[in-house]
Amino acid sequence: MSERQGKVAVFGAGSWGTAFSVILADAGNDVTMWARREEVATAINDTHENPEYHPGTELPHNISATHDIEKAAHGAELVVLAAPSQTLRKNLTDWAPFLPKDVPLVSLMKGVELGTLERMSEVIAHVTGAGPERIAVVSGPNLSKEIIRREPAAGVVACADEEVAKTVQARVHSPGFRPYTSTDVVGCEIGGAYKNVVAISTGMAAGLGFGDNTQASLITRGLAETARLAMQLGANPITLMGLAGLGDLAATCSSPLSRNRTFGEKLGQGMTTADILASSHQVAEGAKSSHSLRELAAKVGVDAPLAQYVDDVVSGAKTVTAIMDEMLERPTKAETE
Ligand SMILES: NC(=O)c1ccc[n+]([C@@H]2O[C@H](COP(=O)([O-])OP(=O)(O)OC[C@H]3O[C@@H](n4cnc5c(N)ncnc54)[C@H](O)[C@@H]3O)[C@@H](O)[C@H]2O)c1
Ligand SMILES: O=P(O)(O)OC[C@H](O)CO
Repeated sequence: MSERQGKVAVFGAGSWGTAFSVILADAGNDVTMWARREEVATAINDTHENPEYHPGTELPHNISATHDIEKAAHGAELVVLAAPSQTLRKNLTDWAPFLPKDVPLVSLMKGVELGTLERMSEVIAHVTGAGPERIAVVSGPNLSKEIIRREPAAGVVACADEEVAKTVQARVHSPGFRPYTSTDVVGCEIGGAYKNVVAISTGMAAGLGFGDNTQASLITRGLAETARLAMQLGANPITLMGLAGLGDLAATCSSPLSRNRTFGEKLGQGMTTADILASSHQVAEGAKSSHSLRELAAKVGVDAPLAQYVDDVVSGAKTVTAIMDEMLERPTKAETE
């Protein structure tokens, strides 16, 4: 473990909230996790294990958990948010009155809200009133099951205020996790949300029995689509070549551990969205963000065929085979257009 640091509150005790707490604990922070269900908090305190999300993994003893919002937030020097993107606004409305007013708020979410089409940092700003200098985003190729096994990985800490990004970087730099800083919050958030949609598409191709050429083509065109939207929203294109773009795409689109890729694979094998959702309680963000990203792209005048196709299959409007044919039949154009 690294040199001792102060208290960090992590709101959300699911797959990523728990694995990220291990990074924080290994970096020397005293971590208090807030769990939605009291029995999860009790299990973490009594057994040093999160039996639901990471059974069999012993958590460091400088992690504790509570179901009490006030207790979780009290005295925290850093607040980390790890809820599903589509429930964040409701969750945060409950948490906000108890959060310390002057500490960084760190978003771990990778999604865009349905309806408002807001990125997670925008939702955080609107619900808490925090300015951009207090809101940081952590993103990158970080599959929770590998992170919790302490397999080496890197990520990006993005904040409009570089000094705050550096502060958060120092608190999450553990023996297994190497964080880089960035001031490109938009690029990191769009990269993180879009890679889930692209992973669903590569999963669909795999589910149909197509191999690496098909999947690499989808990943590459998915990256082009991600970059088009992110740049239109003001992102630096170099961010999309980095850990929060290409890095996360490579991990998520190829890993059997990815919930989004697995979701797509099941669609490709003929399962319906309703059946897949009923078979897992864990979040596959791309299922919802395909729709919000499609709408966001339309709103700012960006062509986003992959988000459209994935959304059409997820909603049941089209079949996987139909969209694969449609993708190939689109009018041809220059690669860099
Ligand atoms: N799991 C990963 O490997 C990973 C890595 C990086 C980023 N992320 C991102 O982190 C965010 C959280 O993902 P996760 O993997 O922890 O998800 P998860 O499904 O494993 O856990 C979600 C957590 O949110 C809680 N929650 C609070 N309110 C909820 C509600 N109304 N409905 C459902 N759950 C509710 C759940 O109890 C649970 O603790 C997502 O945006 C995801 O894309 C995940
Ligand atoms: O399991 P997924 O598909 O939600 O992906 C998890 C992480 O975002 C990978 O970086």
